[in-house]
Amino acid sequence: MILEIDNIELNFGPRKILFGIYLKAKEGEVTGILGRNGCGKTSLLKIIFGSLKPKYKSIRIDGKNRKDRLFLSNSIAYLPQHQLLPNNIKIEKIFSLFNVDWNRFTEIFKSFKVYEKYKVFELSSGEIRILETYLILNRDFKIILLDEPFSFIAPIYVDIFKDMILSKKKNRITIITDHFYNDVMNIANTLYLLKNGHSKLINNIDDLVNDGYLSSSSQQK
Ligand SMILES: Nc1ncnc2c1ncn2[C@@H]1O[C@H](COP(=O)(O)OP(=O)(O)OP(=O)(O)O)[C@@H](O)[C@H]1O
Repeated sequence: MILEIDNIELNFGPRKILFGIYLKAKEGEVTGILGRNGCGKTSLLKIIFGSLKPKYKSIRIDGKNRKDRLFLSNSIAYLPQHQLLPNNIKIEKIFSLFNVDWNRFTEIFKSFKVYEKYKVFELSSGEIRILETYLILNRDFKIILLDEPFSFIAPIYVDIFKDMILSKKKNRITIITDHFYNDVMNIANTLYLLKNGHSKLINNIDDLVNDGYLSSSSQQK
């Protein structure tokens, strides 16, 4: 399966946010999107998901134009930047609603065992983020959109999720954006930079410096 998106025009009032996008994401691969704050990464994911309607867009799956909102097709999952889970629901209930195995989860995230009967609001924001990311990655969707999965969690969990994304990428399209660019670059087969409303294919870290996403000092670290 191949997802392509182009011909987007997204404006908020007089502000032109996206107008020169071409993105191609393939099944079995991880597609990364980088860009400065406010360049339109979240907006682009929402347009793909179908929850944000731009003035124009063209989304194709295997060359076929998709005018419907993809989330209605039940084949796409989106981890938003902000909290996905409602606060007043029990953790055990969420796992049963998502049809995801609690025991397998706690084999990996052992410290969560005590939370089975807790409600979401009783966890820290980072712990909620871990739950949400795990739930999205462990359901059977053909397209997975991840908006900043690494930004609020400890490095050890970032590594666990990077491994999980790679181990599950075979039969799905995975699109990820995060400001932890090294982690995104580690796992991405294809990388785009969003800048001035346009997307640009990135080949190496030098491109990110030349395009003003990284300073030359961060390149040397
Ligand atoms: N609902 C909205 N109404 C008006 N402007 C908006 C709206 N949503 C986003 N914007 C503007 O669109 C621009 C792109 O926002 P978006 O959230 O897509 O950026 P981003 O690249 O994901 O940023 P960040 O890395 O900071 O999360 C921002 O400048 C923002 O102010």
